[in-house]
Amino acid sequence: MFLKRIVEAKRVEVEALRRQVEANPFPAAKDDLRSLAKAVAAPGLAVIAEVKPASPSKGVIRSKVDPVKTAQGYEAGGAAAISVLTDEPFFRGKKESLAQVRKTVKLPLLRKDFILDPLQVEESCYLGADAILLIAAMLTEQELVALRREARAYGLEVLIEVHGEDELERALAAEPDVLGINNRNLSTFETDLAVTERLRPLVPAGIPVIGESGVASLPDVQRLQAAGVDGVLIGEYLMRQSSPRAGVENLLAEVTV
Ligand SMILES: O=P(O)(O)OC[C@@H](O)[C@@H](O)c1c[nH]c2ccccc12
Repeated sequence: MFLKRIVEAKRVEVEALRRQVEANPFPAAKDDLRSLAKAVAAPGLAVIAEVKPASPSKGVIRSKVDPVKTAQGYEAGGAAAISVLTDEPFFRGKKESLAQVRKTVKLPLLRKDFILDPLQVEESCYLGADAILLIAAMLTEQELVALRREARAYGLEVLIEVHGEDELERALAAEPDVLGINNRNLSTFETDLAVTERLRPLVPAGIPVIGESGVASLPDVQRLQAAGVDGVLIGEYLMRQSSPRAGVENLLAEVTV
């Protein structure tokens, strides 16, 4: 199964990182957090625009991606936050992309990767993330709680992503800053916006909620908005637009406040 393969690869990656950090510890942490939760909860629909060069299901989405220019375009177009894929083997992302985007973009930054070890949380802080993704499908409740606690220690917010009722229960136990409902099934790659419609009513009030994945058109955004989400996380659709800025602008022009 795909997620299992990724998790195995990540464990190897983390061990290499551990050796590297033993020799060269991370420098002191930053202290100016920009809140993803606040950006999502603000009035209007929040668009979290993702820098996503490739994916296991679609292959290369856009070649020769300039992450900084892409993120700057998203920001100029009115995105509420930026998500940067940092996984290299499966999504052709780069850790340095996050650090580079951090230097030029003022919006809250989400590190999109497969986080399963506290060391990756520390690394995310050092790379300049404001928030990290935790995927309920690959973590136990204990792991979610432990990674969430680690994030708090580094001043990072957590977005916990769920795809079903049982995962939602685990996610809520870990008190996410933002709850993400992933419309994509990570074993079959199938996307279905009905997942957001089904799970949204089960999330207690007070937690900002976003719908993730599978948004391929303006009507899709409107459908998720009608389901009651505070924001949407969009990757592929925006990466396929010739102008990242116009891509976000056009979506926002169509949504009602
Ligand atoms: O490209 P899309 O269908 O708009 O999806 C964006 C985002 O939701 C997706 O990249 C994603 C959601 N959860 C993830 C976990 C890991 C990697 C990637 C993801």
